[in-house]
Amino acid sequence: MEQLSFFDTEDNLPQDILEYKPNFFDANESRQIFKTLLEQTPWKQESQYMYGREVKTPRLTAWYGDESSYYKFSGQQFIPLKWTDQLLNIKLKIEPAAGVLFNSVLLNYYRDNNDSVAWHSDDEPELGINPLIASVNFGQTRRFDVRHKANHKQKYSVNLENGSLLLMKGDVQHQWEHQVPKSAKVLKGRINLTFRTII
Ligand SMILES: O=C(O)CCC(=O)C(=O)O
Ligand SMILES: [Fe+2]
Repeated sequence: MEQLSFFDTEDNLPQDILEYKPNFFDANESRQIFKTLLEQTPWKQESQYMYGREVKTPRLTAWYGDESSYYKFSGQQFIPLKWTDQLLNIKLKIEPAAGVLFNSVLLNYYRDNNDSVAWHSDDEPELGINPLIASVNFGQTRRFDVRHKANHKQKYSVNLENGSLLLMKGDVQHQWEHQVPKSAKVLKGRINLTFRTII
């Protein structure tokens, strides 16, 4: 794969690992979904242990899914909440575009520009080899960065807009890592949903 500059737009994304679909949900629908998810989700701030120290995750999260789809992340076990009608409807709408069936979804609420997710790959064994993860975005646009693990200069960025769908696939969770960085600019809230298949 050729090396591209830092600020590549979605048109330049390597389609074998990242497919970006803006306006997958229309503006009205997106506004409604954002509001309901914000108000009705039992948001929690989890903690992670880094170098033996407890660090609060810089965002709020919630985990939904089939009863069988429990999940381990950073040494913690997550028991999923029961699907809501709204989340099931979103799942039904994206499954044909993704070409797979999902049994769980992780919700992330980035309250403002100080919330973020650090460089990581979603490479837990329960997701299997080359999982397809569908990422759905509501509210504030945030920048999403992807870099090759072996060569950090090989990097792509895409602005994930309200109502958009990003498919992460191929070896993106094995050879690459991704982040949503903090921003120096004041930003409003954003809710991201990553639909996953736990095997
Ligand atoms: O918020 C995002 O766009 C990415 C979230 C993410 O990478 C994750 O939950 O694993
Ligand atoms: Fe991720």
